[in-house]
Amino acid sequence: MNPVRISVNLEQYTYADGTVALADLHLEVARGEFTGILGSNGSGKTTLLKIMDGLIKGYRGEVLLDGENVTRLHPRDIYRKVGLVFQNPDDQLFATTVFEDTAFGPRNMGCAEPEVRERVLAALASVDMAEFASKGIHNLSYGQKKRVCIAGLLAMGHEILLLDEPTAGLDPMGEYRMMELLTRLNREQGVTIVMATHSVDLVPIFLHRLHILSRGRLVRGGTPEEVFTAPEELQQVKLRLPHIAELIYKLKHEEGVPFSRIPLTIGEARREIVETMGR
Ligand SMILES: Nc1ncnc2c1ncn2[C@@H]1O[C@H](COP(=O)(O)OP(=O)(O)OP(=O)(O)O)[C@@H](O)[C@H]1O
Repeated sequence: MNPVRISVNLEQYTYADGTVALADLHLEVARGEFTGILGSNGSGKTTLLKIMDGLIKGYRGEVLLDGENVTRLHPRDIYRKVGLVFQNPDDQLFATTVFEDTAFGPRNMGCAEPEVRERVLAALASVDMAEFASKGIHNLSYGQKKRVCIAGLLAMGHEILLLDEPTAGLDPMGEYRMMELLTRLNREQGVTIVMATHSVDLVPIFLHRLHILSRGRLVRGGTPEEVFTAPEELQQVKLRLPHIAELIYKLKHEEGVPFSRIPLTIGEARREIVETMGR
């Protein structure tokens, strides 16, 4: 079992206007895990990521990063370990060129210029943006900007990435490519990833674990197979089964087609159909 990297034990977090954003919330993320926080709008995903990143304080409870309380760590030590990618890249990027923006972190850490260059080029290559190094930020597409945001954090050597809706605003192919990129960073570079999302269709293909958040509380957690078992429960929290699972569920329950289980991905559905037809 991998050691726990992030441990969240929150009694409550309330915004200044009295909104209780999170309550009674406990979760752990292991080293090397690719985890999703799934929830409808306003369920508390962004607030939770900001708490994990040490940006929000003043909650009742504790958040541990590699066993250390986030509120007692120096911001510099938090930012060496954890990086948060905002939902809107325009909230994060500020320099004129891709190179300069990606170089900000390593320079801020005190790296000498040859090392800055090495880190920037390696980070841009990891997100397939190496050939855009000298390009102006304002000339990039939305998806490219999202990749540069991730590169900026990789250039600082972050071992944990927190991403707020990384696929929001991307076309279907862009969504898929973004998830492939994150999978690669997770598998090949060992980056621990926590992403907020409301895309139920992408989750079962890529994520190891997910936690469902509703009105600031965790209502379910586990592997995608464990979580996507009860469509009625998902509906109650304004979510649904992945499309393919929904279709198979309807065939099974409304048409009486004898599927032995509810597949979550197209590949699983194909196998299930072939097996069902063979019976
Ligand atoms: N600065 C703030 N002051 C007061 N209330 C806030 C603030 N930021 C968020 N909230 C409220 O806290 C709750 C959780 O918001 P949060 O942004 O964490 O949800 P979310 O799941 O990320 O939503 P979305 O999917 O729409 O981005 C919501 O009710 C929201 O209105």
